[in-house]
Amino acid sequence: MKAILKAENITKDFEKERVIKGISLDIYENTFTVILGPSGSGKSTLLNILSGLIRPTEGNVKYGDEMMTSWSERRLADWKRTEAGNIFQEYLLLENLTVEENIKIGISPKKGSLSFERLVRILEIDDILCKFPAQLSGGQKQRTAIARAVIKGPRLLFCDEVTGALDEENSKKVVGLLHDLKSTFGIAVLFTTHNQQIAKTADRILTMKNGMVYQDVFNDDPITADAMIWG
Ligand SMILES: Nc1ncnc2c1ncn2[C@@H]1O[C@H](COP(=O)(O)OP(=O)(O)OP(=O)(O)O)[C@@H](O)[C@H]1O
Repeated sequence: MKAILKAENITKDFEKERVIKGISLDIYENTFTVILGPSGSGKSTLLNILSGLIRPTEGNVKYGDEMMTSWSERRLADWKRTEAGNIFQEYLLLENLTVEENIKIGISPKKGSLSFERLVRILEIDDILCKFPAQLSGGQKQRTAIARAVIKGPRLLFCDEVTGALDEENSKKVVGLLHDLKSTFGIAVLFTTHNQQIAKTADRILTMKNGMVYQDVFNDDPITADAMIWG
């Protein structure tokens, strides 16, 4: 397995409080990695450091052989536009644009994109392309947000509690589709959650507690998204 991202002894302080306490790990290509842990354990902060949304207080993040943490804002912005996709619990769609227009915002002019038609078919939103966000269900909104993040063909997809606002059926669908996108396009998926069932679908589970990764396991026998049992 090839590492795409490497975190080397990263820490993060917010107002003198250390919320990430020295984490070193590799993120591998074509792997669905769940970052599991209770509220406040530092999952989102770790994800945001790995995706370049925030910088660590100490330590380095490497992309291949390049030291991301030394990049200029401009170089980092370029990388985010081409190699990294982000999805959040809040869908962050533009309300005055249609589904199709929202998705096409994600196309990076500097690079070829994935086939729009193929992507919207995989995500099962090909029949709602002319609708506006206010006319969509939560699941449809999230699948539109996924398409917008993935259309540029990123190597990494960062998903922060993306099923947090969805019901069981829509959560299963979204998790299943993210696995399909990993397999179809070879995208490394990083997914924060406190949901143990979602963790069981992952190739790798990083468990966080109190700003540290205290368990890092590869899952030999992941379950399918459909097989998740909601409590
Ligand atoms: N911008 C910020 N300013 C100050 N403190 C912050 C900031 N972001 C996060 N924190 C604090 O850092 C700690 C870790 O937060 P983080 O959001 O990473 O945890 P989490 O595991 O993702 O939690 P949740 O599951 O509730 O989203 C918490 O104590 C939080 O209050």
